Amino acid sequence: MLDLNVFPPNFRWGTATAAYQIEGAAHEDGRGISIWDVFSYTPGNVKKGDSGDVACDHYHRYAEDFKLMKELGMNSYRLSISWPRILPKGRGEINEKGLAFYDRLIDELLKNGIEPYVTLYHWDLPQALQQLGGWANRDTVDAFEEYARIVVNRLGDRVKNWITHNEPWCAAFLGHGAGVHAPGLKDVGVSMQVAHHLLLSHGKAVRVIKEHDSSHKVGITLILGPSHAASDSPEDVAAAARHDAFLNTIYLDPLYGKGYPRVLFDHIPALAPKVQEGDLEIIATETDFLGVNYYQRSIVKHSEQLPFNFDGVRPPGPEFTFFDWEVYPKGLYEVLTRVHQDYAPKEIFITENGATFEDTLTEDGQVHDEQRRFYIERHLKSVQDAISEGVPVNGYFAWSFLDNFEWAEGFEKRFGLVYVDYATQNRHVKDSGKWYSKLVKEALGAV
Ligand SMILES: CO[C@H](O)c1c[n+]2c([nH]1)[C@H](O)[C@@H](O)[C@H](O)[C@H]2CO
Repeated sequence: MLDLNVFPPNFRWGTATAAYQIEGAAHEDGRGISIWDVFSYTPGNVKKGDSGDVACDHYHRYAEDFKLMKELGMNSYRLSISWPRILPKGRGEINEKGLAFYDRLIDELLKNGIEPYVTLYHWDLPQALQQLGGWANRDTVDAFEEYARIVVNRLGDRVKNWITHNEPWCAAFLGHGAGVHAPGLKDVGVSMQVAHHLLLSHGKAVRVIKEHDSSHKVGITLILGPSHAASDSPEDVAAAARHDAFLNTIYLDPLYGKGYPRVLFDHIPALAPKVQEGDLEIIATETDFLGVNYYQRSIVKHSEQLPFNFDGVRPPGPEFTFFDWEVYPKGLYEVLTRVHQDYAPKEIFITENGATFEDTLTEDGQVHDEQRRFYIERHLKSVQDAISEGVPVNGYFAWSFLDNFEWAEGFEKRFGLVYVDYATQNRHVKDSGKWYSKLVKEALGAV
């Protein structure tokens, strides 16, 4: 099925994680409180009352984790920085112990010959900023710029690849529209303003990074997926176009200099964000790559449901993950070819792709997760097909290296190539991880 010769020689093969999901040590060495600590501690928000207090204890176990990562043959790793570890109050006083932790983390990665790809924001806003309005307050854009400058100045001699934001759609809509993520707000209009401020802060951070060293590569990671009309009726086709704007082009269009999609904001003019003079130019600051997270497609029909007048239709499957997400590898090919055709990023990295299935640890410490292996194999085939058609995909980061804190689902949903026994913190490489390792070593010619 896979022809590894299709993948470019310097292809980045790795995995991805995020600070709040794996680090633990939530109250150690001066770390401040994040909105996800507050959200997790609020009863009812997270399954079984789980939180990132301990998670995978990566804060203390990173050396063994990176040793394992090296043994598995990966040449890259996508991680995120915890803003509240660096600036416990979001701005102002810097926590030296937080910076020192990431010094140690990056040094350990490089010692193992693994290239770091660093996400500045993966949803863990300092609570002190939330108390001032959070991302709905335009001042947070300036706070993010200050935070980015501190991190880049400290780590920029060793980190050369930066991702400003992870999935602004999730941070904006799940966190401020649907209320199912931190900070748990339910106001679509606010979520649209938050989306704008996240994009604006992205543009400002790009300029900070390029001012530090113009040779550094910087991009943003978006969750992207095809929006398929449930039928060819004009109503359903129009609904799918609005959904495509709601999920995809509300970010892609302004990032690539096209402004906000009218197909969405002509439908909901009252919910359009307030945009100041010069904002769109900052948002469209040139980047070096686009990070694509892909998990599934959407099937959309017209609905009387406001404000968007669209609703989801259960996909036909027949395969679904433990999250009840349809397994639809072709959607990754569709996303990649569409992005290449409509926006032409210089490079694309698959910054997340993976699946959760009900994993069982056997008596002898094995996890036979053929479903996850088959999921990854088919999605890599979609990447291969896109590359064959000239799409400049230069890396794939499986989500995730370790089982970890899966946001509102807590620890129930496992995405790792490596199983974490949370009772002992022992790591067990799953069959999918062993397969991925063999593939990566073959691709990198190390076998
Ligand atoms: C709806 O968002 C995407 O489907 C998505 C899926 N995922 C993500 N975004 C996040 O970037 C990760 O932190 C999650 O752990 C991961 C798995 O759920």
